[in-house]
Amino acid sequence: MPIPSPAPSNQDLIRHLAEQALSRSAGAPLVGGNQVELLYDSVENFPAWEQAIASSQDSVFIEMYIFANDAFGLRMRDLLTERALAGVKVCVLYDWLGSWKAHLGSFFKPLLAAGAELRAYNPPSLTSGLSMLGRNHRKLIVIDRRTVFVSGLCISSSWEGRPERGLAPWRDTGVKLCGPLAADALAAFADSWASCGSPLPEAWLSPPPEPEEARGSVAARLIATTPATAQMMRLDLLIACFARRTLWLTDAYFMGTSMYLTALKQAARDGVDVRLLVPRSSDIGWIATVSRTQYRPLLEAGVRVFEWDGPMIHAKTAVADGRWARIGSTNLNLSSWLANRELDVAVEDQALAEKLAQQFLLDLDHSTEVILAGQRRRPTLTKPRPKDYHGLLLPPRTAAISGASAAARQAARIGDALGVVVRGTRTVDASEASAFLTIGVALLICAGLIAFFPWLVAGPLLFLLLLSGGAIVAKACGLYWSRRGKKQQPPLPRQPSQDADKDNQNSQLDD
Ligand SMILES: O=P(O)(O)OC[C@H](O)CO
Repeated sequence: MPIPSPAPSNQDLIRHLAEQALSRSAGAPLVGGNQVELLYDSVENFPAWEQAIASSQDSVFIEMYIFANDAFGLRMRDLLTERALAGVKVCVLYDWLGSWKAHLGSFFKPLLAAGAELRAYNPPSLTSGLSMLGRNHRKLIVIDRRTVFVSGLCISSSWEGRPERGLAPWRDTGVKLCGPLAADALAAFADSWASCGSPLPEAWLSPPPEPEEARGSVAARLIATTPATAQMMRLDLLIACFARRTLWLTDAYFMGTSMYLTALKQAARDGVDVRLLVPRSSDIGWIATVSRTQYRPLLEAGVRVFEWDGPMIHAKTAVADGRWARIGSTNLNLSSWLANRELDVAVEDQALAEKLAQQFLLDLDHSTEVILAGQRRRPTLTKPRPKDYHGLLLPPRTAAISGASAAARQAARIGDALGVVVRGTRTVDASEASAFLTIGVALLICAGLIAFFPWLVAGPLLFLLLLSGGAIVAKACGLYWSRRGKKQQPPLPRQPSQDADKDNQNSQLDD
């Protein structure tokens, strides 16, 4: 279906509605006047972080999924210790699960001894129930309340590769930003910090007056999601609807929901050049396998899928129409969209988006395209033909490529296979026999395990139910207790400013 162009008289209204939809979906306003610089890989991000921390005079606030006990982790810890000793306020919020090795060892002791404040996000507890699945997945560093780093990189040497073994560094993307958006970053950090203890004192909550040289011209939003707000999912879906020419996605752990897959497929069917770049050999192997089960329907709809040739691509970026770009921590999966605290910068700036688009094209030169092979329409891997990627328009469909591949064997979706067998959702090609056999045998093995070792399933389920039930009962008891306490206190005189909404809420809760 060709995309119609709006009449000139309607363009202002449409622009206004688009801006409204973007702001409401993201839950974040567009803020102009920023400086935003793209930083690639550990080779650009890590020295920029270290340099900024080394020159900090006022404060260093860090919110980080992984703070690893390794060479780079030690370098950062020692640098932070040195700044804390020099009187800089250092606050580090790390995720308990992501940083458990550092947390359980004596890694942070020198930093604490130097006067820094440290908090672990969501450590395991008997009352956490299923909320323990929600992690603080942000990668945020705020220096002197005015220079901000947002990225997909954590504090870990994993991103530096293993030169001694010839392993290249991980591919990843971050930004350094200065300007009015620093206030939003500070607020995002303060919110996470307060979720784990007492809030930051008021004096630290606003940036100092901005020097003239910190102002720029980039309009951007800082999208700081918390569990269940789904703002980034809403925005990702909206961008898939808004893209008119190109939508180029890079993702480390792609496991799109059917809603998102449908959005990508619809965009591709509308003639949008949709490309997805994911790792071939992921550090979390099973996620790459699940990603592959989603290729086939995407490919059939015209989405182009590429696998990174290097050890790992960990970036989480999107660029649409060479005008809109997002960089940050959100992976295209349910864990990021619904369960975690995530942080992304969505930029509405042609120059910056074009730079990110150019980088995407360079990345494709180090990737292999997965295509459907001819009549058999079986996903196979093929090296990209570089010329294909340097225009914005979709090249014509490539001819059949023969030969089996690892990706091909794993490309039938489990859900799809069940749909085919149980509901007859689509016709099946003979080339899919081996994939169907693998899925069927795996399910039969699971059935056998459950039949002969039921505790394998019942044990973890029982544990989760006990945790969740216990947490909910504890919460209910707490509520009853506080209600009893309130009833025993004499009522306070009413303030005229108390609004009706609040009264309604209270009476509903009391019921
Ligand atoms: O969860 P991510 O996207 O920060 O990735 C972290 C990886 O698990 C590092 O091994």
